[in-house]
Amino acid sequence: MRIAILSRNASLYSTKRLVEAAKERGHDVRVLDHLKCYVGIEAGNPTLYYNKEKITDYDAVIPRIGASVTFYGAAIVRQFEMMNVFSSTKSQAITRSRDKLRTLQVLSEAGIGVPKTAFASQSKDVDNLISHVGGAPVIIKLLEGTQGIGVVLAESKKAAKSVIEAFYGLKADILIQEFIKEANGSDIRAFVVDNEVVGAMKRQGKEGEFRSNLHRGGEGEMIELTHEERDAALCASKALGLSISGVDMLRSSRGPLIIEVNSSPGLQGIETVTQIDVAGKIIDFVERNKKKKAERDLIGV
Ligand SMILES: Nc1ncnc2c1ncn2[C@@H]1O[C@H](COP(=O)(O)OP(=O)(O)OP(=O)(O)O)[C@@H](O)[C@H]1O
Ligand SMILES: [Mg+2]
Ligand SMILES: [Mg+2]
Repeated sequence: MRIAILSRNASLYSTKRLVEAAKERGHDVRVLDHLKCYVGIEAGNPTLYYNKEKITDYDAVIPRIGASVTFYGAAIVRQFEMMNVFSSTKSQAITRSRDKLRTLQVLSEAGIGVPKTAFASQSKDVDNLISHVGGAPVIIKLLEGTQGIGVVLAESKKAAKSVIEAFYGLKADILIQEFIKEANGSDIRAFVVDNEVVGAMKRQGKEGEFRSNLHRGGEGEMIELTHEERDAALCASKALGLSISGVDMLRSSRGPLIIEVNSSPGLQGIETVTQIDVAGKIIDFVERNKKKKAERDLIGV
């Protein structure tokens, strides 16, 4: 198979591991920086260029789209889809899951547990927003933050009000969310590939830190998920239309609560902690689905 990996940087751990796993399985693989791709649109003839070279004959694309270039990256993935190239992550699912508000809306509609959350644009009624999620302490989150940046814990109502007003002053879109104290500064990352949890880890924030992100100094350990947690991860991934995802959840006194679903989850943390060949599982999934797609194309459905 000819596989394109969309990634800004070929030397990133996740990109390197996907290239390695694809080569091990005998595929012809190339890393394309999506920001160097451009799209040609005319009736019935979608085209894609990489620098000046026309992109043709790829069987599959694996998007690794970072949070800062979601819009552009998703447009490039959409063009591959229009050119009938199998994408391991659908462009629509990338945009849907990148927005934390939209994610929570989709999850709550599907009946999946999420922390109580409020969203309002430049509301003057900050008191009501805070009471809606059960009062202080509350979590305040930027809609498109990543690596724990843009997630704030406000211990008191007074602190919450001033942080919310500061974000509104900067015209930032924010969520106000119930603080899940029982999680004790930890969260769970379940890595889903093709409707199966292929690995899971618990991440614990460093002393005095409520954010468990590895980028914020958190540490991961391998864990077994409960049935309920496994089901929540699989349902969340499905509800968002993702075949490959990193589902983040908190262990609360009322069961697992999902806080976000990542469409380009990093491989370094999960592979190091679990020693599982997640990259290999992704390539195996692409192989299976490319085959299914070819069969469907042949019979015209
Ligand atoms: N409602 C909450 N209650 C308690 N802790 C929370 C809550 N929301 C987030 N956290 C903690 O803060 C961390 C960062 O939050 P979140 O995952 O929403 O942000 P992020 O910046 O998108 O992170 P990522 O890099 O995983 O995309 C979580 O991993 C969790 O440990
Ligand atoms: Mg995130
Ligand atoms: Mg997270």
